[in-house]
Formats: sequence, structure tokens, C-alpha cells
Amino acid sequence: MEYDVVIVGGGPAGLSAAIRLKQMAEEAGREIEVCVLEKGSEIGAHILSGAVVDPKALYELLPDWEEMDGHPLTVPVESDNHWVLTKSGKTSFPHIFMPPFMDNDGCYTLSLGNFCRWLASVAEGMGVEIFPGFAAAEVLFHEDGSVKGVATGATGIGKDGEKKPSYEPGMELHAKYTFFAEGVRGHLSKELKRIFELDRDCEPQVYGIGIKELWDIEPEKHEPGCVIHTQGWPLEDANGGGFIYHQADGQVAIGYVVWLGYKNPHIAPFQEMQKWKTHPVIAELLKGGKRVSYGARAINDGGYQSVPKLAFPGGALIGCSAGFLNVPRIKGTHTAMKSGMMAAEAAFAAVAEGRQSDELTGYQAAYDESWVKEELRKVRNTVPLVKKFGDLLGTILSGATMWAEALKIKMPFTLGHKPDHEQLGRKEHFYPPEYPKPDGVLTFDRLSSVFLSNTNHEEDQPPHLVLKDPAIPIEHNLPLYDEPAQRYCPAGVYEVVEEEEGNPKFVINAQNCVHCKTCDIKDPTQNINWVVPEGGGGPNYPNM
Ligand SMILES: Cc1cc2nc3c(=O)[nH]c(=O)nc-3n(C[C@H](O)[C@H](O)[C@H](O)COP(=O)(O)OP(=O)(O)OC[C@H]3O[C@@H](n4cnc5c(N)ncnc54)[C@H](O)[C@@H]3O)c2cc1C
Ligand code: SF4
Repeated sequence: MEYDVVIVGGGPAGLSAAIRLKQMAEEAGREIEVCVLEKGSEIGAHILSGAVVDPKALYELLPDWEEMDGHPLTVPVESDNHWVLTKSGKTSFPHIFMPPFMDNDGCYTLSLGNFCRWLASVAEGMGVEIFPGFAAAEVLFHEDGSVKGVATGATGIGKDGEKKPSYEPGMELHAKYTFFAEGVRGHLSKELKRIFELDRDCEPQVYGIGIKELWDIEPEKHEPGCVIHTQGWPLEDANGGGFIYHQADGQVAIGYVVWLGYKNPHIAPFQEMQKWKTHPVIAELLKGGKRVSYGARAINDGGYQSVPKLAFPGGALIGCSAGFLNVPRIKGTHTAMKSGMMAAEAAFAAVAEGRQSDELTGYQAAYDESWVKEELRKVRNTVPLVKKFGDLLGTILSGATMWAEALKIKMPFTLGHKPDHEQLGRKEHFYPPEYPKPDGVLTFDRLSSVFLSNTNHEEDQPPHLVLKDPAIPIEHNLPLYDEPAQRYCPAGVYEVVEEEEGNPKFVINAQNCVHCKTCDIKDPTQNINWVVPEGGGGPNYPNM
């Protein structure tokens, strides 16, 4: 199938790019053929976020969005709180100490999945072809090495590699330009970074794992638009923090992010979140409520200094595939959208000039002049400072650099990052943290949690969690790190079980995978390669 632009990924970046392309074509009075591929069973099915969204990019994309039908930006932020937690206490950090650009004034709290569903309806109304349930499995290249498009994976192939009666071949989608909008740690984007050496001149990307639950809470405790961020307890050997967003319909979205640069191999991010919920203030908020959804997704933490080269012959990385998240604001939606719009503008100009398959230098140039780059520049030292000096001193120092930027004093240094997978220490050098036993009311185990993510994969299909060397988990990771995949995976996919003869065996329950990408990031020897399973497989998040 031939298109002008093929977009891989129906998140905020991909959908904004599609809408912007159609808008420009309409303004110019010409046609442009655009399609969006989405591996989830529907748009939004794989989207997991907070979210408190800054509508800055939305105002640029759809200036009259407030008058448009069905938009989900119905709960403006009414109160903005930051708590520093100890085991049983909390101190509210005075809002006045926050640099003005950290403000949530004018932002909305919502389900990002529902936001994407709405953006998709707008895009379809403009003639964008959207294919949910289609995972782009392979990048296609022209003979000169430029990107030609993508191929979706075939369906109906068994574990043994043989065709089943349900076999359907994959499709090739060719385009003048292909945008990769796969979100954090996209597996094709990872390949493209390697092939075109896109990250040769930037710092390595670093990540966090965000674990989220949606709760129906008692009506008298619900304060729509109340936004709370927490730092401090319970994390000891790691950095990160929690969020509590009072959203529409009596629900609160709660989540916990653990930065993946941690050294203690005994840490289990899922358990950190369960422990965080036992804090008296959070436990009280959730008491009498019911957990209705669960999920997890990695998040980019590298920021400004980890943004790779954005364009290459025939394509571009947009959104979190490149990595535009503002870490102290925990916001990447508006920057993802704007990057998609900038790429769209460059691609439209190129197609209108009759060009194809070349490098969209206009996109890179637009980013270099954009508010996205400037926003990321101001907060670029937060993550390295907190990692180096710890939560308290690091936050103070990072706050000082942000205030300096707010006062127009440009910091003359940019600190670097170290890859997350190189950080783990040996198991005997660290104590296992204490975690609560699940009570099934406030705290849960991983399997009952995954059940709430509605995750489903066809069981008889080739593995989508590919071990480069099957011996490494037991022969290398187990003796050194007690095989950390057992703990960092938020879906209980990886287990070490004793075989009858007493030998340990590494088991992969791939059907439980919620596509968070943590294993692809944190495995110490980068032995796990996450590739797309059959399209439509994975979580089915309702409103995450
Ligand atoms: C826990 C957590 C909390 C967050 N909180 C906030 C917040 O409060 N505010 C905020 O602004 N941002 C927040 N973010 C960040 C925000 O969610 C991201 O910045 C944003 O979603 C990035 O958009 P994207 O379009 O680049 O990628 P995504 O939203 O990840 O979308 C990518 C899409 O591409 C699809 N896809 C991937 N690979 C393929 C493939 N090969 N073929 C087909 N489809 C594919 C995926 O299924 C997905 O639907 C949070 C993130 C997390 C994890
Ligand atoms: S297997 Fe990997 S991608 Fe899947 S849920 Fe576990 S850590 Fe995430």
C-alpha cells in the first residue's frame, strides 16, 4: 500500500502529526495520503499515562478544541500539591517555592487513552486512515538505504514457526516519509537509532517505570482537579515518586514512578507502589474505594541531552520515540504532540516540493528553534543532580538551577547520564527492601493486577520476548543479581522456578506482558529484545 506519510503508533505524537498533515493539505487545497498503524486492539488500548496535560500544543493544533464535540479535557487542575513523605508523615512543599514554569495552572487531568481516542476521531474525520490491531514489525529500506516504509507482522504463525490455518501474511506499507511514533523504547525506533547512529552525539536515554492504578473512591473524598505529587518514602535505594490525580467520574489515577538507574537488584518497582499505598494519607484516601484498572509503562527520563538526531533519509522519530519528556513536570504529551506537528510541517513541505525519501532537515531545524527544546533545556540537570546527590540535596540543587533559569540566568553546564542497564550492583552488596504482603484490598499481587489490565495475547505465536542468549538468565544474572527480571517486570512475566532435579529454570509467561518495555531497558546484558507480538495483543486499557 502506497502513502505519502505512514505513521507508526497512534499516541498523541502520531495522531497530532496525522491531523497536522491533513490540515496543511486542506489549507493548500491538495491531497495527502496518511495512515496510522496502531498495535493495540483499538486506539487508546495501549496508552498509559498520568495524566495532567498541558494544552499548549493542543491550542496550536486545534485552536477551537474547547468548542469541539467529545473532547475529554473536562477537569481543569484546581489545586496543585507537592508532598514530601516520611513513613507516617507528610510535609506539603509550599507552591511558592516552585519555579513558575512548573505550574499546572491551565492544565487538565484526564485519561490519555480517551484523549487519543478523541484525537483519532478528529483525524479520521479529516480522512486519515487508522489501522488498529496492526503492529509494524519491520522497517523496509530502499536500495540506497533510505527508509521505504514498514511491514506489519504476519498473523497465524505458531510457536514452532509453522503457519496455522488462521495464517494471514503481513502488509507492506510504503511511504515518501515514515514517522516512528512508537512511544518510549519503540522497538523499530531502537533499530533505527542503531542503523543511522542517531544517538551518536547525545547522552544515553535513561528511563523510569511508571506503575498506575485507577480507583473509584468514596464520593466525599473526591476533589475533581486536585493534583498531588509525592517524593520521599518509601524509596530508599532508588529515585522516583508518586502521583495522585482526582479525575472525572469519582476516580483517582494513582501512580508510582521508579527511575530505572537503581543499583539494588532486589528492588521491585511494583512492590514499591504497593508499599507507597500503605502510607496513612494514601491508605485513608483509598479506604472504602475499589481498584478498577492497572497497568505499567516506561517513561523517558533523559530529557534535553538525550534527544537523538530526529530525521534520517525517509523518516523521523517523533514523540517519546525520540524522548521529549519534561521530567520534573512529568509531562510529555504536549511536547510529543508538538514534535509530531513539526515533523508533519516538514514532511508536507517536502511532499509539496515533489521530494521523497530524503532527510527532513526542516523538522530538526524546527525543533532546534522550538519551545519544546527550550522547555527541556531549562530542566536538563534535574535527573543527573537527583541521581548524584540523592532525593533531598539533589532536589534542592535542581530547584536552584531551575530558579536560575526562571530568572533568565543560563546554567553553563549540562550533566550527563549513564545507561540504566549498567547500574545494577551484585546481590550480596544490597539488602532486599521490605514489602507488604498483599491484602487484596489496598495492596495486591502482580497476577491479580495484570488481570485488571485486560491483557491478552494469542498463546501459540512466536515469542515476542527474545533472549539473545538463553543461558544468560540462569548462568549470569541469577548468581550476580538474583535474576532481577523476576522483580522489575510489573506483570510477573519472568520467573525462576526449580525443576524436579533441583535445577533453576528461567520461565517467560509472555502472554502477561503489558508492553511496558522495562525488560528491554534494564536487563544488565541487554539480552532481552522486545519485539512486537501479533497485532491486537497486549493490554486493553479502558481509560488509562
Ligand atoms: C506513568 C506515566 C505517567 C505520565 N504522566 C504524564 C502526565 O501526567 N502528563 C503528560 O503530559 N505526560 C505524562 N506521561 C508521559 C506521556 O504519557 C507520554 O509523553 C506520551 O504518551 C507520549 O506520546 P507518544 O505518542 O510519543 O507515545 P505513546 O503515548 O506511548 O503512544 C505510542 C503508541 O504507539 C503504539 N505502537 C508502539 N509501537 C508500535 C508498532 N511497532 N506498531 C504499531 N503501533 C505501535 C503504542 O501501542 C501506542 O499506542 C506519563 C507517562 C507515564 C508512563
Ligand atoms: S515482559 Fe518486559 S515489557 Fe512485558 S511487562 Fe514485563 S517488563 Fe514490561
